[in-house]
Amino acid sequence: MRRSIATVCVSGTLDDKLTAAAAAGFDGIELFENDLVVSPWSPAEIRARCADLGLSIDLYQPFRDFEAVPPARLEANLRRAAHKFDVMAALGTDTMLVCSSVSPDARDDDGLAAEQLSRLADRAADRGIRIAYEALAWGRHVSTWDHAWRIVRAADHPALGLCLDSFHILSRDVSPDGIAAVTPGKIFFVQLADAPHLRMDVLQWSRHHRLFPGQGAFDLPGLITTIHAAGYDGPLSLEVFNDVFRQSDPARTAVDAMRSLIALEDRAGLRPLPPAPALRGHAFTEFAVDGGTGPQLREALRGLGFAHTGQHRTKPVELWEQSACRVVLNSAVTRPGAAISAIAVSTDDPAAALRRAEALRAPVHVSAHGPREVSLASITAPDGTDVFLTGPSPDWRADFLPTGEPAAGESAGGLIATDHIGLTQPFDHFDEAGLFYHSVLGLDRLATEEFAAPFGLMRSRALATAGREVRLALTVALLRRGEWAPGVPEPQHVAFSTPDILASAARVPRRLAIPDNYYADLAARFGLPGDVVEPLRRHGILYDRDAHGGELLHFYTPVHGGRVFFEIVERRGGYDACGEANAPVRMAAHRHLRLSGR
Ligand SMILES: O=C(O)c1ccc(O)c(O)c1
Ligand SMILES: [Mg+2]
Repeated sequence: MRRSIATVCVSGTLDDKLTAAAAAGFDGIELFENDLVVSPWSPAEIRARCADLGLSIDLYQPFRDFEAVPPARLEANLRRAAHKFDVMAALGTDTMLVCSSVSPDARDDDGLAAEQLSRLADRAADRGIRIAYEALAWGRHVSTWDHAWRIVRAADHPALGLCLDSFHILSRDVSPDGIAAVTPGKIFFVQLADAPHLRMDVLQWSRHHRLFPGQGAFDLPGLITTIHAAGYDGPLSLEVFNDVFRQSDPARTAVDAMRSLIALEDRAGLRPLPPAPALRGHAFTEFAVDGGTGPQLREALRGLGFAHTGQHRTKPVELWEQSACRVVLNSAVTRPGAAISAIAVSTDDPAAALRRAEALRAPVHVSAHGPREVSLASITAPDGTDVFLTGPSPDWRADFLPTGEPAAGESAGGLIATDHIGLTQPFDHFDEAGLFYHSVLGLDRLATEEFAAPFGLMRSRALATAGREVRLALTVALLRRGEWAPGVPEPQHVAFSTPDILASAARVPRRLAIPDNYYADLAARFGLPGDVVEPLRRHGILYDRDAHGGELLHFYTPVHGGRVFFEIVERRGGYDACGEANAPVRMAAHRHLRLSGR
């Protein structure tokens, strides 16, 4: 199936949009009238530019408020359409989208709508053009796909068919199942958009909050399968109205769009990808450090019980270990302050994982390495983090010469493994990042939480493997960061697991202090007795309990090197989240610490 994208999906002038669509590998576009109207190019020049770029113009849209008008108005509407047919002839495109009328003049009369659309289709057919009729979810009288289909079927004109738009279909309560029974050949065009579940006016929802497939909550693979069953083999075209995408780099947005479509085709069984890698666990987390932040992180790691076990053969890179917890400090990567520069996950077949990443248009790099060194490939995530894939052999640790310092073995209060990694996301790329980790690494999306933090509302989305060997927690501000917020980025973090949080807290000297108010509230909220709360308070341990009785006990370190902190967690009884409920407490405590200059 051909892959198309509506010009409305991306930012910029028409030239920016076409260049981005072509570079991302789309076969065609839907040309929005606005983009044509503001373009200095004539329709013939647009046609030539698209041809140069290898793009077809698959649809011209939208033509509004046509059908079911009082008969006296019909001629004017047909004249209006004739102008568009001229433009379409010059563009070399043969399908025009007519969306259901929103005009107060439209009558609630299916017979009249069918008759007038049939007249329009007559005129279109004379010019070799087809009319694709789309039910807008907020259409005045026609707002569901099945209503549009009844009208198209009644009109029974070869040049009149349906445009199915997943947003208008799945935002309504009408089942899409009947689409499978639409007469073959009568679906002229298919537009795809995802969206989060929101309870709001459907027009606002559609015009501001659409997302690329896989970024929202709609069952698009199911819908595609149904549409496929009706024999549709035309383009799958993304039509996403989104406030953020409208102002982001179009080249990047177009790649995100392409990735979403490739992942959707895979999930719908149309074009299978190499399977998602089975991830075995976190192999290591790499921090970029410099002369100022390196010593701070070393001291912090020592305080947590890590040992500096290895030194890279050729690079200024240190390996720090404790049981299966591994941290790499890299002085060769330059980033402002300390920051997580890479995460590494282990898998049995890194090469297969990279093939999937490449198929999903993810940037894959094979890092420069010395003659006796292990070649590790990485994929750059939308947030700039490099994701390394390590295999069972050769072991990447062979690149490190032992320092002679023994790795701390298991002992009371010792840390066991990496539990999760918290990656703060740039505002413009949150949904892109979610889709990236979901599709490229095959992580499942867990719950999305929102919480009120000191400097604004935050959203957090956890992703994890089915067996929870790898977990990521992505967070972002709900609105672009306010001017009043501190001029430092939200810190990122690594959480390590312990089987005994009290013993771990007793061993870790620098823990984040948590206010007494928190513990008074905790006791009340969860009905915890004093002898349970008191040790938590004494050690600065936070607590959360889920609906199934699973519990999380966790504490934090201060922020180190301006940009990172650590968290120690003990999960009990199958607690599956990442303690998001306590994030505001943590953020306020970090703020107090910063203000007090410690
Ligand atoms: O928001 C709109 O008006 C609009 C226009 C054309 C479409 O195809 C659509 O889905 C929505
Ligand atoms: Mg549409």
